[in-house]
Amino acid sequence: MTDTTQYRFDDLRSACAEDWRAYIRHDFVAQLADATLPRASFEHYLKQDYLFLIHFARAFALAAYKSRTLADLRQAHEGLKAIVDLELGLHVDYCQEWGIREAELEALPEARATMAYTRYVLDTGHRGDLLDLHVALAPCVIGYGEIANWINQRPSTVRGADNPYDAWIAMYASTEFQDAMRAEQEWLDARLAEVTPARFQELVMVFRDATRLEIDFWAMGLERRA
Ligand SMILES: Cc1ncc(CN)c(N)n1
Repeated sequence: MTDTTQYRFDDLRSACAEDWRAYIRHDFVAQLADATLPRASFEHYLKQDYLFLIHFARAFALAAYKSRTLADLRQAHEGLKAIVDLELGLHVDYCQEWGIREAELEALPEARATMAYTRYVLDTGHRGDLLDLHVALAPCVIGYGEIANWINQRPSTVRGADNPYDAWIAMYASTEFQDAMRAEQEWLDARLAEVTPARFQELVMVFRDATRLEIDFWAMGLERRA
């Protein structure tokens, strides 16, 4: 008997609905939207996120290395470009506005949550295949786009100059970031349509782990954990 189940990215999200919601609607995100997030928490997050993004760029480079087709190589390249050209560029400029210089960013000690998350994704990519790696990257790429959309539809979100985090929200709501998020989702939809139920369950575990590590990353920022 052949199994005709065709999975999609939405099935991964539904399989981890509770963790996904805890990530997207984390207190860090709600306070950032309401402009009540302590500046010191945001600054701590921002600094660690620089280190995070460097490792995630490496993970997309690993995805390029593991690609067997031009389409897969292009998708990895798009992810790498979105991090290096778009996000990291804006991140460094944004840090400067917050009085954090690039030399300081380069000399930062890594917090444990940063280390745990980034190394988990890289390890998943090394030991698994290209789909494992993209599933481990999905909470990062797709989650932040969804977070920006959630923030933007909340009635209590503080907008413009009254919110010191407005530019951060705008970056993830931007067409460029939303396009990158959609492209990743489409790539995952196409690959997940081909997996067996047993393989899907393995991927759910990877997606859940990565989502939980995103939650820990918010907590690290909020509580300014080293
Ligand atoms: C921890 C984390 N996760 C996701 C993203 C969005 N690329 C980010 N900048 N930082």
